[in-house]
Amino acid sequence: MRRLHRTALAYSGSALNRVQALEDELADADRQSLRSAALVRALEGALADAQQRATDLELQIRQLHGHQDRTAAEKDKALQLYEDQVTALLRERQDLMEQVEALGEELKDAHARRVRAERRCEELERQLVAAEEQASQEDTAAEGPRVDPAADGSHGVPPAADGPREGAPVAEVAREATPDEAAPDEATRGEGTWARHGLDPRFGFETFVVGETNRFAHGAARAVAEAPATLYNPLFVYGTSAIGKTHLLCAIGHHARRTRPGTRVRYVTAETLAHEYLGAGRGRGLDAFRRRYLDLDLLLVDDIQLLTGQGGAHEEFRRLFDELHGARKQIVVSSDRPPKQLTHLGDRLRGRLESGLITHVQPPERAVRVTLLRRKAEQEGIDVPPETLDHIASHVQRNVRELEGALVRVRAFASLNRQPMDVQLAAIVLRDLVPDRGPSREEDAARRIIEMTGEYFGVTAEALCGKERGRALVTGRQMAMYLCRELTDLSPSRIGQLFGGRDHESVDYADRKLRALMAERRSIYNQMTELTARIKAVDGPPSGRWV
Ligand SMILES: Nc1ncnc2c1ncn2[C@@H]1O[C@H](COP(=O)(O)OP(=O)(O)OP(=O)(O)O)[C@@H](O)[C@H]1O
Repeated sequence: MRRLHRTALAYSGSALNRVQALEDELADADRQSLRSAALVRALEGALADAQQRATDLELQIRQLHGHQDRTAAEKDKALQLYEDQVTALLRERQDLMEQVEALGEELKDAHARRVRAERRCEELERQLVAAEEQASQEDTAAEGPRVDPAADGSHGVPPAADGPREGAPVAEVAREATPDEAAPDEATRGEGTWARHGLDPRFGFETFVVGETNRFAHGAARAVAEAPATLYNPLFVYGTSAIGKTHLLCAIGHHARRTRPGTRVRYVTAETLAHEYLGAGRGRGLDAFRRRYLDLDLLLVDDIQLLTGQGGAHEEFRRLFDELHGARKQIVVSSDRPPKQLTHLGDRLRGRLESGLITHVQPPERAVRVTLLRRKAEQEGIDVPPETLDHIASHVQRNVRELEGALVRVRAFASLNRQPMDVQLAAIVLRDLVPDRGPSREEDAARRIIEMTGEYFGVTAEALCGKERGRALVTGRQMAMYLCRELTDLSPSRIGQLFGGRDHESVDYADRKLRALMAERRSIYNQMTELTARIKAVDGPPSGRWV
């Protein structure tokens, strides 16, 4: 419209109108110029932004390229490392497979050697028995006619100082001794032969090892030996097989003879006594038999449970008992069970056996068993590592004869195979000797100890047996090990196995450490006391010794 207006003015012919039109046109051009300048500025800004962004992008791209290069280099390195490791592992696996193969061969060999060794042991044992029998027959022949010792009135002759006859099974011989078998002149024959008192020369108080399970019986035996027929008469000692009853009876006899020379003593098994009685017949034979016993100051009767009632032997023994007791002579009796259970002896005899002191000997605890084994090893002149003795003592628990037999076997096996008497070897030998009784009570007790110690310290049994080494865990673990050692009969190696496959040295270390800590720190001592009381309250004795 404006342009049309200006054009109209310009053609109207007036100069004024022309000026006006030009001014308007200028103003328009000026506005146009301003708008263009603004547009230029805006475009310049946008360009600068785009350039900046392009520069940034360029930088980023360069960085990414650099990173890519580095990652690739690292990747190559890692790959190389991985390949190296795989190669090393493959090599190690190969080595191990070769070792496994070699060990398998060795094991087969060892098994074969073991079977051969066992056979050899059996053969040697057979030869030994035959040789002993032959020696015994030769001895009997050499002794000539036997003399009734009652007739020569020489009861109580002190033993000669010589040791047992070489090669003779002294214990057996002594147990079977009868007065008829006694030599006419002991002094010329030595103590090892069938002395008329029947006491085994090896069984004195000095060779008896005292522990918790036999302390009372030992004390009573000593009291009787020191003052016969004053305190406990009769003394009745009972307990299972091979736990030292015969040893105690003989020790009483030896002590009484040594401290009161002239004391007339006789050790006899109930079986022998019954045979003698039956063999005596009637008349003079019976008189001689009675004189032989009634002359005594101290009668020691072993294994009374074997007294048969044949031919009135029970009655005869009861008569002897009454006469000796009435004359204030000491009687000591042993049995595998308490008098109450000896029903076959009849109420009258049983009543007499119950009238004195009854004492129960239980199988020796581990410490005693270890001492017995150590002594046996010393006697035999063999060097056995303490942990092997410990292992044997932990596995053979109820019978001292078996215990000593186990050591003999381990020794034989080691020497036949030219191997050291270490725990591994003992384990192989004992595996066949000791019947597998399944998870033992001792192991159950140890597991309970671990659990209860864990509870006490607020950790799990798994953690206690694991590898973590936090302070509380280490203390708890060592306490649990110590308690297992203290309260069970398990060997340190077995305890170590229960604690996640640790070795016996860790257990021994824990044991030493806890002993030292308890002596140094009251708090540890108190914790141990409390924990022990809790365990005992729940569990009771695993092997009859937490008393
Ligand atoms: N506490 C001990 N100290 C020393 N030796 C012991 C002890 N206990 C047992 N023995 C030994 O063990 C072996 C067997 O003991 P002993 O013959 O006295 O057993 P027992 O109880 O009489 O058995 P059994 O009823 O089978 O005859 C013996 O050699 C004995 O010396």
